[in-house]
Amino acid sequence: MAVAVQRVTVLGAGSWGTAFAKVLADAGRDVTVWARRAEIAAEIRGEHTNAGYLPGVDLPPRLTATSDPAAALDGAEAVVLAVPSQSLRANLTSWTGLLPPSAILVSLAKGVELGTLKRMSEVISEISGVPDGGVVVVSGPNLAKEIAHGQPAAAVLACADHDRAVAVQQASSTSYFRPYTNTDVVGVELGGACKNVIALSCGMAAGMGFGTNTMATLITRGLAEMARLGTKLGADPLTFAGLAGLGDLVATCSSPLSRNRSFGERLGRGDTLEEAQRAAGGQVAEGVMSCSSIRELASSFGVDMPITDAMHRVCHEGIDPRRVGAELLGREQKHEWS
Ligand SMILES: NC(=O)C1=CN([C@@H]2O[C@H](COP(=O)(O)OP(=O)(O)OC[C@H]3O[C@@H](n4cnc5c(N)ncnc54)[C@H](O)[C@@H]3O)[C@@H](O)[C@H]2O)C=CC1
Ligand SMILES: O=C(CO)COP(=O)(O)O
Repeated sequence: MAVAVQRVTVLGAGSWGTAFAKVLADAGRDVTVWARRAEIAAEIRGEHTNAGYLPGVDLPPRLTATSDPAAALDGAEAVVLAVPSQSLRANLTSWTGLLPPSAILVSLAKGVELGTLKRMSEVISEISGVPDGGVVVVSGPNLAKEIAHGQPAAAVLACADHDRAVAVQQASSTSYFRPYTNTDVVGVELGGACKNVIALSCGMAAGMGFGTNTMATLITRGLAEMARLGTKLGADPLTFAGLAGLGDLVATCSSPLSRNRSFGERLGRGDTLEEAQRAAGGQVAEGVMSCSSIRELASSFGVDMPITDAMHRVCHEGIDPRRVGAELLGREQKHEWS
């Protein structure tokens, strides 16, 4: 039976960490956010805002914050990891001695680690000792700013241990946020990581002036390549038709709020990687790193991911987006599902 979770700690006070903390507080939970910067913790505590990440959003007064991880984690029944994927290992390693042993660990991060090629829940399991599949993974069409404004959305909570997923489902259900459970951790996590790369490609296409047919083509063929990788790694193909696959692809690939899409748009307009990074103002566009790790993961399993490969070539080999676009269209002709 699922345990009731009342006291939740969210580690990371960026866009999604803060918005998800608001969801939990709106669902009646006692939530403490850990912010890397003391001034952000003070702003959340004192003004009930986090204006740098979520302008115009009032946070519930029951949501509190600190920049001291030990104070944040004291007594937590669930711990939500809300830092960028490539920084998760270093952050979590610094927190390991502080994690309450029975706390349910929840991951918001969407990425595949460079070097190890591990999914985020695998990194968390390795460091925390929680068995593989025991971390609850949150994914779906969840643009932080929309959710922080109380706009309706659904999400998936994936965990091999159904009771843990249900505990987090109960702790995060509100009138505007509807989480579903799922046991396909591999599929849900890969969907979230891969769609960031496809969103980069859609942004790039928009930046080059292309329209809806091009977007729809990239979304659909992006879905095909992420499902190909996922099924090879043991995911349920149906997951990719759900919120963590198609749902998140549609949201991220079509919204101007997506940082990955916006990043790609700048590259498509001719910005360099450094210029696009400066414009992102320190916020993460996970696809820029994940295109390389996912490409390597796919290649090690003999899976073809041409759009992901193209994004790696633009971001890390300096190839012109127009050239990779032409190359994608000029690939060997084949059956849609081969
Ligand atoms: N923003 C969104 O709409 C959504 C984001 N996500 C995922 O959630 C994860 C967290 O994303 P956001 O909260 O949006 O990120 P963000 O860039 O807005 O905030 C990141 C937070 O982590 C902290 N941090 C700790 N160590 C860091 C480091 N080494 N480098 C950079 N920041 C560090 C930052 O201070 C900040 O509080 C990402 O994996 C992202 O893909 C998932 C769904 C929605
Ligand atoms: O994951 C997201 C929406 O589900 C957020 O996408 P971005 O990181 O591109 O803003």
